[in-house]
Amino acid sequence: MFFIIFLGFVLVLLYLYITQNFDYWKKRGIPYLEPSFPFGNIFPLVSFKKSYADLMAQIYNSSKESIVGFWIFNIPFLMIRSPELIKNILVKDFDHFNERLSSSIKIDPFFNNTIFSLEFHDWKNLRTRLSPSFTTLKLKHFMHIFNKASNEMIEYLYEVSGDAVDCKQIASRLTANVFAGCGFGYNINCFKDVDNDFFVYSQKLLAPTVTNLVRLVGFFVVPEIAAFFKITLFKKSDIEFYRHHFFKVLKAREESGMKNNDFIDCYVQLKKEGDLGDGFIMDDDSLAAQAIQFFIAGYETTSSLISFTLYELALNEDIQQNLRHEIVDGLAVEEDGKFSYENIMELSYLNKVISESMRKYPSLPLIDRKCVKDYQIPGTKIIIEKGTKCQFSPIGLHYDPEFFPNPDIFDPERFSPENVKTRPSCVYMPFGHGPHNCIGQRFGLLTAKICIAQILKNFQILPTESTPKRIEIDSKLFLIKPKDVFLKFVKL
Ligand code: HEM
Repeated sequence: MFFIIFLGFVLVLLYLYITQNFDYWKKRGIPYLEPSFPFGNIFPLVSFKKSYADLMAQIYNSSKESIVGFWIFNIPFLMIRSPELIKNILVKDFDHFNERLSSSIKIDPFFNNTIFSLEFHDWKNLRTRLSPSFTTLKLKHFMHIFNKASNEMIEYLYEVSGDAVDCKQIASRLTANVFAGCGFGYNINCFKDVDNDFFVYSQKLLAPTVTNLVRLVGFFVVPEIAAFFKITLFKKSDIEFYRHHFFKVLKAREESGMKNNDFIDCYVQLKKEGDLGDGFIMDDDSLAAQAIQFFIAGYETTSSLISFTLYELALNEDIQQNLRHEIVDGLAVEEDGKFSYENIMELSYLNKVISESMRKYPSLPLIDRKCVKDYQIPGTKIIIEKGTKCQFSPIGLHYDPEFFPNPDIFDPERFSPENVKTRPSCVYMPFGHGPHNCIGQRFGLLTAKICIAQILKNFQILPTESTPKRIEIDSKLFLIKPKDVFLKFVKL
């Protein structure tokens, strides 16, 4: 009896605690979705009916207003819908929104040191120092790694020509070879060494499991809840694997004094500097975090982009044929038969195909910013208050027929210069926008472009009987990525 009364008492307290904030948006005169106890507006996510990306799209589609309030448990969030306001928040008025939701929340001893977690001043300092790793000159220097990795992939595809193969596996192995080469200076070939540690560990990092979903949503969306329950982003043993290799490589590079024009050079330099100013010290933990974050941020996103593009090319034979013509003509001018940086950049149809692939399948389900200074929405009396958590839904925007008519159709011509000109710029956001946008954008794009170009030059891509007509996104996934998409690569 006592237990039942106690339980009832706890439930009432919980109810009052969670619902106390449910009038937050009403009080401020901001349109909102009706929340319900205890999940606010995220019941479809916790019941695995929708993925995080689909839930954000649902919230985006639930209103025609420029902003709409919603709740994750008892925490109020603001979905920004209007293209103009998106541009203001991400670019023009960045000084009011210069942090992510995960900025300055210290939960995870490893992740605290990454660019995703640093507060504004440290973030700016670090970002300025990491950016030179992605210049055109650096990317040109990496071309031999990209070409080597894609040749290894082609050799493998020759062996399995005509068989049904999982295109995500191909893309992941290629990406692991490229990232281990550019990020750690390792020469690995996961197509031959199928159980290579780098591949195995990278696959584990963001695998679609309930635990990973909780960790990722916790860390990137509701870090205060993650902090309360002491949820860390990654398993210590997984991070230890990368740390071990990082320190081994760093030591060897320091001892040899050699420069290789890669990411490791940048870390050696940061270590030498040590104090980056304003009390920001680059200790061993911070250095390792920089190296590992690129794997975490770039590995799944890049390999998913490649897989989705292969999938769409298999289903759209005419687009595949047009693209192959452009690639073969482009390559004809190269004396050694290899792609040069300039050559690959000039392939305009390839650019359109990849852009359309990222429109249909933007890897990240959300872009987020925290309001750090009260902000009056231009032309209105509405104030977005300091501390407000803002979210943007790439998939909601990319499937909005107002900006992308017939959004389910794969149409690279959406990215012809005329069509791009007629659209508001910030409605297309596979890499985000503004100063916090993706630092590895050009690196990811180059990896994907070389991979696709090499495959089309050598193979015809065909669907198999099991290839789905439409890719469903697993509700346990945080990132948007395909699963088990089997295709045939037939030698030309
Ligand atoms: C196709 C591949 C990729 C996609 C689709 C992608 C997408 C994104 C998106 C949407 C963001 C958030 C941007 C924002 O908030 O405005 C982001 C941030 C970031 N990405 Fe990528 N990314 C890709 C590849 C990479 C690669 C290859 C790297 C590193 C080698 C990387 C490193 C980062 C980092 C460090 C950030 C945080 C930037 C900051 O806050 O200053 N990404 N990425």
